[in-house]
Amino acid sequence: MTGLYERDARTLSSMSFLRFFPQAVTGGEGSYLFDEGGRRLLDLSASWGAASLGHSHPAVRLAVDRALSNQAGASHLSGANLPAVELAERLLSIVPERAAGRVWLGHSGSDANETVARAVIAATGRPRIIAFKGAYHGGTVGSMAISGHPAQEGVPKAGGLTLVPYPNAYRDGGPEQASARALAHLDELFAGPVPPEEVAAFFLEPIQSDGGMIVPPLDFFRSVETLCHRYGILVVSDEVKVGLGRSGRLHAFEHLGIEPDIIVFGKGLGGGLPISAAVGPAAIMNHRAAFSFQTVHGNPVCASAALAVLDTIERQDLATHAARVGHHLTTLLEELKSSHPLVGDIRGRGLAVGVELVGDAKAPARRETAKVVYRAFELGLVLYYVGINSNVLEMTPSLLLSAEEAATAIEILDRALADVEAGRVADNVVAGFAGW
Ligand SMILES: Cc1ncc(COP(=O)(O)O)c(/C=N/[C@@H]2CCCCNC2=O)c1O
Repeated sequence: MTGLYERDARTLSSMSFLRFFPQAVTGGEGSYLFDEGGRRLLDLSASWGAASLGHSHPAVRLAVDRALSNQAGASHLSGANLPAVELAERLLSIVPERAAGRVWLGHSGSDANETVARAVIAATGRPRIIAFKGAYHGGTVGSMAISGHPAQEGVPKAGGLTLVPYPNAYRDGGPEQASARALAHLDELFAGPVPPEEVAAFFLEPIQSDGGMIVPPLDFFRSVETLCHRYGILVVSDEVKVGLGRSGRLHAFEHLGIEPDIIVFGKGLGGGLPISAAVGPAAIMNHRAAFSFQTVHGNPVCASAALAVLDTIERQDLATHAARVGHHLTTLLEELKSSHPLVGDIRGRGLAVGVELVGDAKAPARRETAKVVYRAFELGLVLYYVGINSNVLEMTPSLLLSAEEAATAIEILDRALADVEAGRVADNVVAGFAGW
C-alpha cells in the first residue's frame, strides 16, 4: 500500500507545498495530529496558527453542524444571512471606535489584505502604500504586491509601494538603536522621495511573524502612529497570525499602544475553516459596491465557525491563557538556551514565539534549522520555521495548549537540538524538503 505522503506527491500540485518533512495526517484532536501510522504528533504550529482552538474542537463542530443543518445559503454577496451579520456585529464590537465602520468578509489573510490595499488607494485617491521589509501579507498577486518577504522576491510589487526596515532589536544593536534607525529612515523618506500626503496607508504586523517572529521595540509603533496621524495616513494592523488572543491580548496591536484605522483578521478566526475579515471606517470599507468579492465570501458555515471561535476565546479568556502558557513556554526555552549554542534568541508574545538559531557571530543557521524541525518531527513534534534567513523556529500552537503539553514540546525540542548539534542528523534527510 502506497503511503499517504507518496499519494500526496502523486496527486497534489507542488505549487502549494511548503514542506519541511514528510508530514501526513489522518486526523487530530486538541493539540495533537494523528499520522497514518497512528503516531500522535504534538502540533506547535496549528497549521500556521489557523487551528486556533486546536483540532476537532466541540464548539466549532457544533457551530458548523448547526449551520449546515439549516443552511442559510452559501454566500453573502447577493443576500444577507444571519451568521454573517452576527459575525460582523461581533467584530465591530471588539475593535477600536476609529475602526468600527464596516466589515469585509473573505476567505484568507491574502484576499483581505489585497482588498484593503486596493480600497485605501481607491477611497483616498492617494497612490502610495508603506509596508515593511520582511512582511508577509499574503500569497495572492495583490497581497504579494504589498509584501516584503524575500520568499516572494521577483514577484511584481505595487507601483506605489515603499518598503521600510522593521526594527529588529536582536540584529540592529538593541531596541533603542533599532527604533531610532527605523524612524530616521521614515523621516528621510517623508522629507523627499515619499511625500507623506501621497501615502494612503501604512501596513504593519504587530509582531513580524513570517519575517522572523520579530517583536518591535516598545513605543516604536506609537511614533509611527503619530507620524501617520500627522499626515492622514491610515494605519492597517495585520492581525492575521498573531491576533485574536494569540499574543496574550485580544488584539496584538494593544501591546503597541496604538489604535489602528483598519484591522485584518484571518487564520485563527475560522478555527481551521477559511474565513477572514477586514474591519475599518465606512469611508473606506463602503468605497463602492461590487468592489471586491468571491462567490462564497460570508458563507454562513464559516461565519458560524468564526462566531464559535470568538465566543470560545472570550468565554475561556484564551488571551490570558495564551499569556500564561506562553510565559511558561518561553521560560522553558530560556533554560534550553543555556545548553544549546544553536539558540541565539528567544522572542515573542503569548503563544506567538520565535527561536532564532545561529552560528558564530549570529550567522543564520539555515541548514541546522531545517534539520531541527525534521528531527523534531521524527521525535513526535510538529513545528516549522520562518525568517528572512529561514532560521527561526515558529511556535503558534492551539490557544488551548496546556502547560504540560508545552513542557513535552520543549523536551522533544531539546533532544532534536542535541541531535543536530552532535551531528547525528545527516544533510541528506532534508534534501527533499525545499521549505520556503
Ligand atoms: C501576517 C500574515 N498576514 C497574512 C497572511 C496571509 O494569510 P493566508 O495565507 O491565509 O492568505 C499570513 C500568512 N502567513 C503564512 C501562510 C503561508 C505559510 C507560511 N506561513 C504563514 O503563516 C500572515 O502571516
